[in-house]
Amino acid sequence: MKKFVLSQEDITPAEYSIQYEDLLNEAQLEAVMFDEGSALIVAGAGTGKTRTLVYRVARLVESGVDPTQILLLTFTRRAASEMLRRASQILDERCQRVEGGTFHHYCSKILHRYAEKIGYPEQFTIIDAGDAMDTVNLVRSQVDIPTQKKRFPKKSTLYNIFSTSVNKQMTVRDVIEQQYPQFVNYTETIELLADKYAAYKEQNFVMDFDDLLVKTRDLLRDQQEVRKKVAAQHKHVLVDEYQDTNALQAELTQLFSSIHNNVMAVGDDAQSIYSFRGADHKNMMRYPELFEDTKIIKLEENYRSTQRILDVANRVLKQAGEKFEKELYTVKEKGDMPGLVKAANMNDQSRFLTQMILNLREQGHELNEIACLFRNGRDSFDLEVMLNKKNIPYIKYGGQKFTEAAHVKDVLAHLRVLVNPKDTISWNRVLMLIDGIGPKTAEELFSWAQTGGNPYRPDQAPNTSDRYLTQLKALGNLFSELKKLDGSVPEQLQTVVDYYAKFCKKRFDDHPKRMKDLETFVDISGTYRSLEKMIEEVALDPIEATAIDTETTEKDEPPLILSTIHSAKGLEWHTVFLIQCLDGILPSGYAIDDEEQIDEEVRLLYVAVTRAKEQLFITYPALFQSRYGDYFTNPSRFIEDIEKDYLEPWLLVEESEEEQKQLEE
Ligand SMILES: Nc1ncnc2c1ncn2[C@@H]1O[C@H](COP(=O)(O)OP(=O)(O)OP(=O)(O)O)[C@@H](O)[C@H]1O
Repeated sequence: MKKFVLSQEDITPAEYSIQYEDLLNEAQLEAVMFDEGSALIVAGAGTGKTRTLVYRVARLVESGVDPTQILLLTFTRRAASEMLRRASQILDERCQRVEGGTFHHYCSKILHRYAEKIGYPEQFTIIDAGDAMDTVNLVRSQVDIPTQKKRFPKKSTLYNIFSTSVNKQMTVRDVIEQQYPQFVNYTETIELLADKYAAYKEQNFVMDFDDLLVKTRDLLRDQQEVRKKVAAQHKHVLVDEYQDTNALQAELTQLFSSIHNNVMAVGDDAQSIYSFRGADHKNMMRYPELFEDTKIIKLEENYRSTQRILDVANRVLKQAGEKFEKELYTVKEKGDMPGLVKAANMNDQSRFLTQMILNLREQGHELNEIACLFRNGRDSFDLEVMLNKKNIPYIKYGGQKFTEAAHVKDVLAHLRVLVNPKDTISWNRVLMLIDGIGPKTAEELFSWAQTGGNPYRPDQAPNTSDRYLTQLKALGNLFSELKKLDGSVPEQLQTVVDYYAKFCKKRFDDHPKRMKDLETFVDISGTYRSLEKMIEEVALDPIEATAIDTETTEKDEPPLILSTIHSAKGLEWHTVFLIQCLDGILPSGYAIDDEEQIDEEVRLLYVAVTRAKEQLFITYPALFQSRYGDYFTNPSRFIEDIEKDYLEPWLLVEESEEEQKQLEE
């Protein structure tokens, strides 16, 4: 057969179909046109980071780079798909073929491909943080815990210690000494548990999120031929939200780009708010040391907010310690003065918000152009009651994820054991739903299955009590049914949901709502290609509760946005209300004694403020009511020092008092 080598269809800048010069400012254009090598885009809030990356993808594709040879790493899967969708809109469908996703997704893909190189089967199980904590609990139950006066750390604390040790590349002992000194007497037991947790995962072919990063790093660092193959797959590596990466991710970025050194990272050190997950904003400062001849490009012109909002943002940022110096500016008009609203109590704060929101709606603003932001999910409870009373539709981001709710985990557990019969945690969930089966019986059944018994016929196990034999038969029948349906995710899911209905009814008072959720889950599961894919996807990228709520609410009006500040990352609204802006909440009471933590709280406030385009209100109640009692509060220390010229004080006055005053006058 004859071979004809097609040469690359490179086009010159003169032939570009997109008018980049007209659509981008000078610094953005420089980043988009950056040729080869390493670049760091240090960008302030609202300066067009996302826009720049979208145009860079389009420009690379338009210049003739094969889209599959571009790797775009983002903070969430949704962010990658959104950027590629936008790039496709401005150029063409080729941009959809760019490899986009999170570090965890990409690492998982590599590990599946090279599983045998690290002694794993291709189908290993990925566990989310909740499952990881349950696994820690399981190994904890197999170890004698010395009795001491001080209680032993909880499963979540243990998991956090292990995870910090991996992400910050510290020993478990150092993490305890530096961050959990109260548990220092338990150091040896905790170290033993860390080893046992690691051994459990190896034996059962399970990986937690940290393993995905560590094992990929080890694989690429230690096996040169794999590294070369992986790095040769892409010619350009783009990393978004670099300020929220950790040292391991920095090392991975280096390995991914080790052949070509074409890497562009984009980030705003002032928006680094994920240190509790191991992110290190200093990663940005270290970038130029890690990548040779880095070109630093700064984006400072803000296109989102009015100058008055930026004045507040700049004043907030001045209070943070180590940072790349930048001062946000805009050519937009000055705009309305941001307001600082003191309410007598939480109820008045909610009244103010609902009345302002209704006014804005009256003025023609859609509700989804307005956001109420807060530090913690619970900070909006009072407001939610008032919104329900006033029939104002809203959607809340940042609460519990849909796929982390107990009923969804129960259903998923049945499918997970089908895919990986060694998944102890899921077996426990499945078996313990059954009346009369407790941890001991579950363990016996599991051991029987691991030593030759058929896990999918648990009714065949010896010595099963009559109390639950019929139920075990029903479980066995469920598995036979599921195997017959292999290939259709919605049908398999529906079969488990039907089986689960009676347990749901018994376990939860609000079972009708939960069953409705599960039905919606069945509806949206058609998008997954296989059961294995679905299980992995929901572990890596938990479905937001809001995705389900939006499916189930039939309101025709786009809802108001309620969101934690963390979940507001990357978004923007016409009007932003930042509520409960109190000392002890923002900054959190836990951060007050730690300078680095305080800095992170400043950055959180900065993220919140910079989400607003036209109007910003910061509100707080003077009296804080909780179940432990009522007490007077102080507004956040970060806003106390901002002069009145930048943040105008608002006073809330009762209508009756105002009328009285007018009468007197
Ligand atoms: N050159 C430009 N011309 C016009 N509008 C722009 C330009 N650059 C950015 N914008 C607009 O400014 C807003 C902010 O841009 P973008 O969301 O890309 O910023 P960002 O840096 O990712 O923000 P953040 O980090 O704060 O989330 C968007 O509405 C975007 O369309």
